[in-house]
Amino acid sequence: MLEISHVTKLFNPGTTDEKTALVGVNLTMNPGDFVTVIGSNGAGKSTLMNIISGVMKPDMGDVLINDRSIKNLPEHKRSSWIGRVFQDPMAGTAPHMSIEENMAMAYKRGKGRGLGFGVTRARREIFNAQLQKLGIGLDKRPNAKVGLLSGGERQALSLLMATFTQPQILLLDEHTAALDPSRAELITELTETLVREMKLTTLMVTHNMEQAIRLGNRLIMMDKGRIILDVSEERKRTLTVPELLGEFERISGKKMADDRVVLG
Ligand SMILES: Nc1ncnc2c1ncn2[C@@H]1O[C@H](COP(=O)(O)OP(=O)(O)OP(=O)(O)O)[C@@H](O)[C@H]1O
Repeated sequence: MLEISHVTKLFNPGTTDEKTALVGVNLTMNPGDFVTVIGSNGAGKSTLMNIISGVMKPDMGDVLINDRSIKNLPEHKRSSWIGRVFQDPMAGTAPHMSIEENMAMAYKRGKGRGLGFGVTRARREIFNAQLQKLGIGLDKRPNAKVGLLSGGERQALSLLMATFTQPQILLLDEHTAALDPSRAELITELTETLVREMKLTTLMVTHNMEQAIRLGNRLIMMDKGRIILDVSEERKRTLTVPELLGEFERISGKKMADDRVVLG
């Protein structure tokens, strides 16, 4: 499904500002895998997401989806295969457009060329059924401008827009971190439901250690551009947050430095 092979990325190479973001990273995800990603500040988590989604190219190595290299495809050409939700509820939706116009945009992205942005009656029904799934009443307000929604509502819509075209890979980049605890929990539950029902292959960066253990079927830990620990589903079932932090210290030789860490 997704294969990241020997990926290395440096920023500002050869200068005094040189930063090593990723070093020879290998990761293979099978269809339906839901992998959570944790790590200290600057570990390379966002860079990994950016390389998968095509925001940037690796200096070395390759990214393959279903055995096909996508390394040289620009971001917009990957967008029908890759859904992404960002930390910032403002990203990923157009504030001046209505809920259903935003859905139409996502729908078009999923279907490729040859479709207009318009909201036809048939599409309106599809969008309405999808919005109902969220269970937060957005289906009753299809013409509401997205810029007027709350952060939680907007993030729920972003999640729906990233998933309802059934992407090959779903990237969740700390997508609950900017929300208050109850809204974050709502989005987490929604994520679990959508990923399970649609069997989406998912990579989720989180600073919430408890969530990283509880969600998904695999957990990877990153530090200094490397994957330093890969935890199986079986091990995850009995793993505790102190044990996970202890593992980080044992392997990296330091305490996890993450200014946004949430223990659970
Ligand atoms: N555009 C950029 N220009 C220069 N350096 C960058 C750039 N993006 C990231 N870096 C550097 O690359 C390294 C990895 O950054 P990245 O944002 O991927 O880490 P992260 O694990 O997502 O961190 P955090 O949890 O703090 O968000 C860091 O040293 C960072 O300063």
